[in-house]
Amino acid sequence: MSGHHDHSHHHHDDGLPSLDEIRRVLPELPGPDLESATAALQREQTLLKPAGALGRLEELVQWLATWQAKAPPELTHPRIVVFAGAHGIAAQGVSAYPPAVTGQMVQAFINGHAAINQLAELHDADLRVHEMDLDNPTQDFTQGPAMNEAACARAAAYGMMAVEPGLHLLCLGEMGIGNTTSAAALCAALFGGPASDWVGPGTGVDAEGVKRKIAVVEAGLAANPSALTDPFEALRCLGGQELAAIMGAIIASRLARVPVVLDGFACTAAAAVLYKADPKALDHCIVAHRSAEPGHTRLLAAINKRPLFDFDMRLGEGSGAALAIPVLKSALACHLNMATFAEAGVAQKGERPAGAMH
Ligand SMILES: Cc1cc2ncn([C@H]3O[C@H](COP(=O)(O)O)[C@@H](O)[C@H]3O)c2cc1C
Ligand SMILES: O=C(O)c1cccnc1
Repeated sequence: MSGHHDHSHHHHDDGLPSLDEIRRVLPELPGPDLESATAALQREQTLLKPAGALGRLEELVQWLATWQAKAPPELTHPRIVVFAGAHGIAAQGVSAYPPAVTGQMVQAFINGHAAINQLAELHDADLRVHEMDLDNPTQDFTQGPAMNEAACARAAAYGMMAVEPGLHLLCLGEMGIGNTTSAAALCAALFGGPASDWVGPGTGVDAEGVKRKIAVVEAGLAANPSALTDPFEALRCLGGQELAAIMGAIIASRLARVPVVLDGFACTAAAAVLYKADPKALDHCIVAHRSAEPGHTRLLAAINKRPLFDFDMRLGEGSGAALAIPVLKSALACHLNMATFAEAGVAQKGERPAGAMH
């Protein structure tokens, strides 16, 4: 699974939704399919195990059924999408790695060399890498908005196009040197608190680097006062193309009935834009893991999500999200293939032992 790859050509296209149109679609997003949820729950309750004994695996099957609107749910067509974007602030020395690594990693994804390639192949997921105009990074947000309205809307629309009905699951990831600084600024704008609450080492900057990142986030907030007025404005001013694309992909997934798995700090920060606009907008999303990036814990609390696991990973590129695939497949295999108590001829809870005295 070496990664399909294409370029987003940034010509103007009037058919693309504007940020205002994205704002307006949120209240109209489809809700949970309770009929499928109930059907999956009813089967779960007949299966050969003490009630609730598969814990969160049971919850995950309910979640798949609810948001696929299908009982039983399916998981033979999972997709992993990695969006890559270039950040103006990467020139400020906020990453342990040079900005050129973003494009070099896109090439590595195409060549099958990255961690996400191994996970996609192992778990039979369709991996797609979408490079977003790396020759034209966003503006340095310490000087003003990272993107204009059209560029941000275009990136969001591009993300929406990465999703199609019939997918059973979408795992989201990102690549963009400097994007933990962008994500931290986005979180500070969305949820408040000092920059130091949201900034961490990212790819591994030292204490001086963390200080530099904090100063960049503070300067970004000062240079973009409108970012505090509206979540989409925060995304436009402080985000990046890959983060806007993730947001778009999450909306399109809801419309296409595709459950979504979010990856680490940067990916969750992009999703948090939608949460801030409408707390129900992420109900079809789970967060795979708790990233080692310290701001992720605070961010998960802010959007009220409990990750599936905590493996001290801090990679991005969808690697944490991809690890949720075998967990979800395990949950579904039990749900689909276990016998019921009746089929297995096993006595139910509280059933009187055969031949017991009255
Ligand atoms: C080789 C390599 C592979 C990666 N895969 C994901 N990231 C991760 O690191 C970047 C964010 O960290 P920062 O804000 O410190 O630049 C993103 O591109 C993210 O996906 C990588 C980074 C590197 C160096
Ligand atoms: O959690 C993440 O998404 C993350 C952490 C460090 C570097 N890049 C991404």
